[in-house]
Amino acid sequence: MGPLSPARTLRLWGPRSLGVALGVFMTIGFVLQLLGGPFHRRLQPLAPSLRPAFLSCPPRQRLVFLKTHKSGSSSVLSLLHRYGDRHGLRFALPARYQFGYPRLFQASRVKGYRPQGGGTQLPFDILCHHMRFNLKEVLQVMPSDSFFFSIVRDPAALARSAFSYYKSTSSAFRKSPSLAAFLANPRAFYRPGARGDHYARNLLWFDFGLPFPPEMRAKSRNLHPSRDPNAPELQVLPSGAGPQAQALNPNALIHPVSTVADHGSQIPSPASFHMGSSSFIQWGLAWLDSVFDLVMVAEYFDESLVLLADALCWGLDDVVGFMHNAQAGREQGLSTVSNSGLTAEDQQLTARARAWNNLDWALYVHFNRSLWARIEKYGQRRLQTAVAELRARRQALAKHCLVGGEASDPKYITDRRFRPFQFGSAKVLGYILRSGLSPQDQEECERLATPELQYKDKLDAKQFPPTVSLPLKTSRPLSP
Ligand SMILES: Nc1ncnc2c1ncn2[C@@H]1O[C@H](COP(=O)(O)OS(=O)(=O)O)[C@@H](OP(=O)(O)O)[C@H]1O
Repeated sequence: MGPLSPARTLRLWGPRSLGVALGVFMTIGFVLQLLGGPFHRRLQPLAPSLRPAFLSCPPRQRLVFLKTHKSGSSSVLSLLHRYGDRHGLRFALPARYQFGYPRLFQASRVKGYRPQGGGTQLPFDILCHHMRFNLKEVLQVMPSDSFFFSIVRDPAALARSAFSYYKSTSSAFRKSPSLAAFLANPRAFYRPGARGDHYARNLLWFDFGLPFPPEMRAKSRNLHPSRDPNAPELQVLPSGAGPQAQALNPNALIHPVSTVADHGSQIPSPASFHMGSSSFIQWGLAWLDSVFDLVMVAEYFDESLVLLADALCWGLDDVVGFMHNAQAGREQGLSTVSNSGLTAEDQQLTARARAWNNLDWALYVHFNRSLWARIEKYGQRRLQTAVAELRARRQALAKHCLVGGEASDPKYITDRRFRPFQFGSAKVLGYILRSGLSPQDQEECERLATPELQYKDKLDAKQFPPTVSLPLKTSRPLSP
C-alpha cells in the first residue's frame, strides 16, 4: 500500500475522529499480531461497519447509475451491488435484467413499483441496471436528490467491444465481415432503426436517452425520439442544479443552458431550430451536465473511482473491485486515448470509429475534460496517492480471493454462481475463488467475484423472498 497522505486520510476517514481511528486500528493490528497465524491471511478492511463512524460526512445511499453499454459499467455495477447488499439498501430492479431496453426507461418496469399514492411502497435506494435513460420516468422511482452518475468510454474502444459482443445482435455488424470493413464503409451496412443497429453507432448517446440530430434519424421506422411514442422528454434544469431542480419544460427536447433562467417558458425543440450539429451536441451535453453529478471515464477508471468515493463520502474500500465483463484475447490498443504505440492500421480504425460515432466522441471529450477539471480540484498528487492505494488493495484482494490472482477463462469456471453470462464472439472472463478461505473472507470474495446477472438474482431473491403459504389451521373455525 502507498503511504497515507494526511490530506487523503482526512478526506476519507474524517478529521474529527482521525485520532480515534488510528487508535482503534493500532489496537486491532496489535490484537491480530498477537493472534497471529490465520489472521494474517484475513482481508484487512472487512469491517465496513466500523467506517461510517469515522466519516465526516454522511455517505450518500440514494443512487442512480446509468449503466451504459460496453464501457466498464459492469465493474461499477458490481461495487454498487456489493455496497447495497452489505448495507441492506433497496434496489429498483428490472423484472429480468434490463428495463425494457432499447425502449426508453419506464417506471412501470421496476419490480414492485407502485405509482405514487398507490400503496405503502418503501423508497428505492439504488437504480443501476441497463436502461435507456429517461429522466422523467426515473424521477417516478428515485428521489430527485439522488446522486446521478454514469460512465463513458472512448468510442474507438467501445466500438471494438460492441462489435465482438453484438456481432449477431446488430444487423449492421452481422452483415460486416470485420470492424475494419464496417468502419471503412459503414453506410453499406448500417440502417438507422434496423434491428439492433443502435449498438453500431453512437451507443452512449443512445443510452443517455438523447435525441438524435434530424439528419441522423431514420427515414422510416426508427427508435429515435421524434417518432418514438416513448420519446424522451429532456427537461431544462438550471446548470449545475442537478436532478433535484424542477423540470421546467417537459415537452421540449434540448435547450441551451442560457435559457434556463426563463422558467416556464415554452422553448422550441431543436427540431424547430435550424441549428447545426454542433449546437445540437452542445445543448445535449449541457443538459447532461445539469442532470448528472459525475460521469466516470473508463480509460481513467481508478481515478474515477476515487472521485466517486469522494463524492459519495464512501471509503476507498467501498469502490475497490474486480474488472467484470472483460472479453478474452482483446488487444488493449484501442482502449488507449492516445494514439502512441498503435499501428497505422489501428490508428486509422480509431480515427474512423471516432468519426462514425461523432456524438459519442463529443460526449467522451466533454466528460473526459470534466473529469480532469475535477481531478485538478481534488488535487493531482492526492489523487495519485489514492489511486495507488486502491490498486494495491485490489491486487491484495485478487491475490487473496482468486485462483491465480486474476480472471479466468470461463471454461474453467465450474461453479455456476461465478460463471459470467457468455455472449458474443469472444469469451467473457470470470473468477474462480481460492479454497480454504475463512467464512467471512469467503463471503466478501464471493461478493467481489459474482457476475452481474447472478448478483441481480441474489438481490432479487433477498428483496422478494418467496411467499410461503401457511397451511390453514383446521382446528379453528374459519369464520365466527
Ligand atoms: N475497470 C475497467 N476499466 C476499463 N475497462 C473495463 C473495466 N471493467 C470492464 N471494462 C471493459 O468494459 C467492457 C465491458 O463493458 P460493460 O460492462 O459496460 O458491458 S455490458 O454492456 O454490460 O455488456 C469490456 O471491454 P472489452 O473487454 O473490450 O469488451 C471490459 O473489458
